Amino acid sequence: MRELTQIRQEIDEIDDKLVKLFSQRMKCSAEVAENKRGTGKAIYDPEREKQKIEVLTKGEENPFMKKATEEIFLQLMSISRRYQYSILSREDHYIQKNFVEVDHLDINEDTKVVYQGIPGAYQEEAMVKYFGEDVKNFSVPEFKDVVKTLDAGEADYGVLPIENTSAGTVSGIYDMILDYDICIVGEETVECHHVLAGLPDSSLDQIKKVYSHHQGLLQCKKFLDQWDWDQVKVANTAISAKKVADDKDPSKAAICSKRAAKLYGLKILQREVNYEGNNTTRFVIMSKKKQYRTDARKVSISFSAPHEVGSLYNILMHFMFNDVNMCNIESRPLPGRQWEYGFYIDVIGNLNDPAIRNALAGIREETKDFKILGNF
Ligand SMILES: O=C(O)C(=O)C[C@]1(C(=O)O)C=C[C@@H](O)C=C1
Repeated sequence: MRELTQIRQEIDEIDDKLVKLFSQRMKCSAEVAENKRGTGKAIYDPEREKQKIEVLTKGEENPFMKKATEEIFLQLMSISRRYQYSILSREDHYIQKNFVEVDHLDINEDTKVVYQGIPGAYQEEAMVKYFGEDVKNFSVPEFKDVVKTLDAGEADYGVLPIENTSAGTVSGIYDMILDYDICIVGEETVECHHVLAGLPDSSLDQIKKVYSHHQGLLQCKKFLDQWDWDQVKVANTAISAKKVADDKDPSKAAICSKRAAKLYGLKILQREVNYEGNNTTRFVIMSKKKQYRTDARKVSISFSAPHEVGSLYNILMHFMFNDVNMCNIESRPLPGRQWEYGFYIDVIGNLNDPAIRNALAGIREETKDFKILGNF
């Protein structure tokens, strides 16, 4: 048996050759990029990669080595692609064509904002926090109406809840944003301290039915589990407060904000009924104008990935390779494509940053249905 130092010496010599060959291969890759610049051919050529793997692994009988060779060459070609994106993305005008960079959003005395619900809704609170008390605004009954209103050009900005610290993603919002040509231009958070509110002459022991938005009921599950009350979902927490006030039935209560309880003349039967102390909802500010602020710090994208081994891993490598930090990932079932998923990802960065542009250029080419949802 050879001594360890002797074996390591041979490994060192092999590695030395590998590094030189790798560098030579990457120079060829750069040349391919120049060639593709001329011909307009896509950087990613899955057919060529498949053929290469077949040829390189054909003579290998050992299953471990066969798989390992496949893995190493897939990695090599993935690095080669990213190198080509870094060369060509400088000339990629996709972001300039689709988005306008602005110092600040256009918000003035004529700006009109739409939110879902009725006065007293957390969406209204988010709107006031973002745009100020005096902004012109109106409300619509459903979340979908916010998106439709923006698309029709009837408002400049719209406010939608996107996720909550205790109940997670607000379902369906991402899908709605995708269906329309609008983008996220800002975000706001509101601490949701829910109360249980009833008529002024009601008390906890009289309650039989409780109304709230689906998220409100979820966020107060631990409290509600202690009682045998019927739980009824309505479109909005403020609508639940209004309903209890309108119905004038002391056996009914609403889970809503303190602000909504006060607005509709209800008595607070119990404070802080949400189970997480700092229960916070994140709202997105939507606009039809495709714009991003120079100081925006979060980019949101969506895409669908092919149903293949390692496809999501390969896509996420674009972030790692460009030193881009990912801060959120969501997956949603693709309509009509059973067990296939679309992904929504937030990363830290700005669309004017070369690292972000590089990463997005690669992901755009290697995924389906790619969309930049916004930079905010
Ligand atoms: O042959 C090409 O078209 C290349 O861009 C080179 C290369 C490789 O590194 O082998 C890289 C990316 C393609 O997906 C296929 C192959």
